[in-house]
Amino acid sequence: MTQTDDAVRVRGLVKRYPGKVAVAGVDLDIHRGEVFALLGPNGAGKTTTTEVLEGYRRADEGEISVLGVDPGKGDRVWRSRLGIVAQTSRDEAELTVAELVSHYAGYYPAPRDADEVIASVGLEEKRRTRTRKLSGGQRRRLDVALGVVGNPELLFLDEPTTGFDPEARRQFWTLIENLRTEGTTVLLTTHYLDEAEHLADRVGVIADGRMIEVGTPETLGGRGARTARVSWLDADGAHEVRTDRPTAEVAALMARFDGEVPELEIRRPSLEDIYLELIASLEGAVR
Ligand SMILES: Nc1ncnc2c1ncn2[C@@H]1O[C@H](COP(=O)(O)OP(=O)(O)OP(=O)(O)O)[C@@H](O)[C@H]1O
Repeated sequence: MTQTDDAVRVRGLVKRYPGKVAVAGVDLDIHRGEVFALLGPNGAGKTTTTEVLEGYRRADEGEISVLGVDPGKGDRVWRSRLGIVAQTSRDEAELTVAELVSHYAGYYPAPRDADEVIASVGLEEKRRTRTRKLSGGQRRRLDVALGVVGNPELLFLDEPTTGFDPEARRQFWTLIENLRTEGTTVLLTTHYLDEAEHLADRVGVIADGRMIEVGTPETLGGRGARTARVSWLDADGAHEVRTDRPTAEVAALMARFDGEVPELEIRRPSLEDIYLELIASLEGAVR
C-alpha cells in the first residue's frame, strides 16, 4: 500500500454478515488532525466501518490503513494510539469513576491526567460514585473519559452524545474542539446534524453500505450554492421569497417598511435539510 499522511485510508471496504452486505465497497480518507463525521440512517454501515478500522472486525475485502497499519495486524502499541468510545458501554460496575479512569490510564504509555479528564467531561462530583449508580448520560460521559484518557492520536466516537443533556453536549463539543486544537484526529458517528455541523471539518454520508457523498458541512449537497429564503409578515399575512441576493431583498423590504421589517428572517438550508434531501433522493431512486 502507498504511504500517505492520512490517519485513515480505506479503499473498497466490503464487510458481509450472514445474509447481509453491511458495507459494500467504501472509500474513505481521514486527514491527520481533522474531525470527520460519518452520517447515515440506522443500519447504514457506520458502526461496522468504524469497528473494522478499530481492528475489532475483519474486512472481507479492501485495503485499509489506520495510522499506517492494517487494523487486522495491529499490535498493542498500535492499539494504544487509538481511543475508542463504542456504542455500548463496558461494564465495571463496582469501581468508582476515579478508579476506573485511573485504571484505564494505566494501560497507556503517555496518558492524560485522570482528574483533568474527569473534569473535562463534567463528572467531578461523581468521582467517588460507583459506575453502576450513574445515570445513562453520566455513564456516556464516563465512556468518553475512558476513550480520551490514553491521549490517543486517533479517536473513534460512535454516537458519543446519545443521552446527553444540552449542557453536557456543549461541554463535550468543547472537549472535542480542545482535542482537535491539540492535533487529535477524530472519527465521529452521530445522528445529531447540529453536532456534525459544529464539530466536523468534513462529513461523509453513508447509506446502504455505500459512501454517497463527502464534503464540508458548508458545501455538502451543493449547500453553499443554495438559494436563501427571506420571510416577513405584513397586513396580508406571511410572505416568503427565494433569492440568491437576500441582502438586496432585505434592503428593498426596509425601504418599503421604512425601517423595521416585521418577523424578518433569512434562512438557508441547514445541514439537516440537505442530509434529509440526500437520503430521500436515494430512497426515491430505489423505488
Ligand atoms: N453482528 C451482526 N450480524 C449480522 N448483521 C449485522 C451485525 N451487525 C450489524 N449487522 C447489520 O449490518 C448492517 C449495518 O449495521 P451497522 O451497525 O454498521 O449500522 P449503523 O450505520 O451503525 O446503524 P445505527 O445508526 O443504527 O447505529 C445492518 O443492516 C445491521 O442489521
